[in-house]
Amino acid sequence: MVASATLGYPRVGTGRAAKKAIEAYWAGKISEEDLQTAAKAIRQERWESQKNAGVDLIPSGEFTLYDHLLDHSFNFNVIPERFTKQGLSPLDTFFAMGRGHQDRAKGIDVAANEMGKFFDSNYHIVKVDHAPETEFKINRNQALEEYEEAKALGIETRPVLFGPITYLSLVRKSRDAPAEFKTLDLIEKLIPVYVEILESLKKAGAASVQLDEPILVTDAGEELGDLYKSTYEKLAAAGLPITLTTAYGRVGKSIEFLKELPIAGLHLDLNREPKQLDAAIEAVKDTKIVLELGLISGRNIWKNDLKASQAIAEKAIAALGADRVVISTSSSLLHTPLTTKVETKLTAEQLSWLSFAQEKCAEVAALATVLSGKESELFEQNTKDIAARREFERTSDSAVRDRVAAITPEMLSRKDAFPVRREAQKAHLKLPKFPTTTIGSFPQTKEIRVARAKFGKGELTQEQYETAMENEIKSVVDFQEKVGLDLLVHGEPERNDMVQYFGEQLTGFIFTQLGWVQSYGSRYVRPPIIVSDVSRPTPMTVRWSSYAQSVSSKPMKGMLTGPVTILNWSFPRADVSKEVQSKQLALALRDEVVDLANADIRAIQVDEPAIREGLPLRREDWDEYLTWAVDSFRLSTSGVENDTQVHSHFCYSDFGDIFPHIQRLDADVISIEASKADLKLLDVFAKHGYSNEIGPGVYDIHSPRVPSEQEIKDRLVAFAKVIPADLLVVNPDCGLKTRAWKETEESLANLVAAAKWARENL
Ligand code: MET
Ligand SMILES: [Zn+2]
Repeated sequence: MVASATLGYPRVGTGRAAKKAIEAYWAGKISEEDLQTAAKAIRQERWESQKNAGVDLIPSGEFTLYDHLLDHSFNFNVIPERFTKQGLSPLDTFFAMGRGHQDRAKGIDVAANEMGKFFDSNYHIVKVDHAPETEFKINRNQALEEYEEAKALGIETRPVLFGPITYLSLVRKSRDAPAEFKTLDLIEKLIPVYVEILESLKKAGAASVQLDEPILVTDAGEELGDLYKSTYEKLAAAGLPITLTTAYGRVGKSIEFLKELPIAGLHLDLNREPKQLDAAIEAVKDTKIVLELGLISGRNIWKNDLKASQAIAEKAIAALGADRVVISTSSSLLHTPLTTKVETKLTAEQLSWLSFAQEKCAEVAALATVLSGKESELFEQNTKDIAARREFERTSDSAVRDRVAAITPEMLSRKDAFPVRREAQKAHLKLPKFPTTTIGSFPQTKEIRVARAKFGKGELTQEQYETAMENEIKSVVDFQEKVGLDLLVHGEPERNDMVQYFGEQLTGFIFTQLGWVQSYGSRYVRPPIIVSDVSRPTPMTVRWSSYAQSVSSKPMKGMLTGPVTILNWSFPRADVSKEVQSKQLALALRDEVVDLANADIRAIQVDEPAIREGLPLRREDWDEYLTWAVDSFRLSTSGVENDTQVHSHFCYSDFGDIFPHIQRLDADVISIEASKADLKLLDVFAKHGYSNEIGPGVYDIHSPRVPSEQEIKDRLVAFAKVIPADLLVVNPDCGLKTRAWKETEESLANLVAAAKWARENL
């Protein structure tokens, strides 16, 4: 018999129950007990829906109230002193580690840990500091708790933890730690904690444990053979069979040491990297290792071609036997929405293409059923649906395809080099030294959301809606003038989301109503789905930017989302390369940039926060990606005259390793997140230099904490040491839409004051 498995499941809960409960707790509207009760109900629902779908190996312990890497640090008692000394409850300490905590009445003001992207996804992990003196002990045995919780409900699960090597590879090295210290040096101290947890699980009756080691799909993973061997020997001594999982890429040469580990199962991502199967079969053939085939994508939302997957699985079965093959998802399903069943606005045809987490569980089970020699209705229907989708894919927009084919090298470059453009822009924009600006969005108040929702439902006329938005834009512009900012923005009130907003106005996209995917903590996004060729029927933002400019004499910055970010934050189609999809988007945006400039908007920001996250995990794959990604940005921004100042914005990632490519974008001004990463970027600037204007974020907008004027001055002083003062721009590290007005006003007033001081003193 062939078994089925899932590696992890969305945390969101039906009706976004998790988000709602967590935020209600933060707002003081429900108690900790209420929150825990809600969380328990969500965990039950998750297990039951996987069980009902027919999944054999159901994960437990990967649910979290914020982030599961943060859970590990907290559970292992790695809690920096700045959190423990605040007198907060354990739960509040945990949340403070994820999102900071400021309570002026109690004199508490503690910044969050650094956040980082999880592999090449838009999910963010919280990276707690580790130093040579870090000690581990079990603060909370979450794996055991949740295993037993499921068991009490009559559901046998497979507990999940990050493997210790991936855990230590993902957490942060403390800034104060000696240069030669590596977080992996802590492995010997960490192993006993893992052994203790595995022993407790075995004692509680668990049949096996899933240890996630996705670090094995990176180049660094290939260097870790000895460490894996010694570590897993010790873990295996706990006596609980271990399934080691990888995801998001290929294990490459590491298969040579993986086959020698004392593990019961090995999981590979065969959706992303189908070619690694042959080598894996060959490697494990003479061992007892069960191969877990990650065939059903945990990253996209397309129905799996079950017939094709069947053929692949049969290869493995022929070599290893049915008992040594498990059908699985390629990664945790946390990157997919919960279910297509709640979507009422998609057509039957569109729905027939799609499969979200619940449906993927059914696919995993159906494939395992068929491979076990039994009938599956779902499998039959799948064959028909896949054939229909292939039919649809043959319909393309030839005008769009022709335009992509006709892209010339000249279309990828501005008229003149930066120094020449700069003079033209200075004459036009007349900005002071240390110009102040923001990244685009301003607080999205309840009124704005209500107005947008009402308009969506037809409860506001076009005119009423436009008036509501204009009023908001006017008040945001007035505020910026009052607080003294130099380069203004319209505030993006009309945007539900920086990608969805554009997708809705382009051809080739479809949208779910409830397809929420976790981005970080309680923040969920609804990625649009690209289903066919992309083009721009009419201007998308000109109307709002023009209005904003009409109510101010200060220059206005237009605001667009870049082609690579739209692509990376959407679910791309699977039948056309990402490069082609990105170029189609770039051409659409190029028209928008030109239209904005023609409407006299002479500063235009094209945000590319997701450019880093799309970077392949293997260095040998970088060039191909970076070439089309950089070209796409340049294609979208190079249609304008010298006097239009092109901005771009980067956040959420460590940009150190691709900084030279950011330079190649040739934006006149970039803003880049630098506040959270402890100014790590300074070293990068110092090393690579940057020839155009740059605004490293002076404070962290992901936390409600208000930065003091002094703090911002200190940052500017630090930046001015590595970047020529006349290239420095002063801005927060990202958009302000998640913030409330109160802290926004205070923070920006401090920012403007610090910039004024810098003009005099730096
Ligand atoms: C995640 S980057 C966000 C950029 C966007 N312009 C904003 O301010 O919201
Ligand atoms: Zn940002």
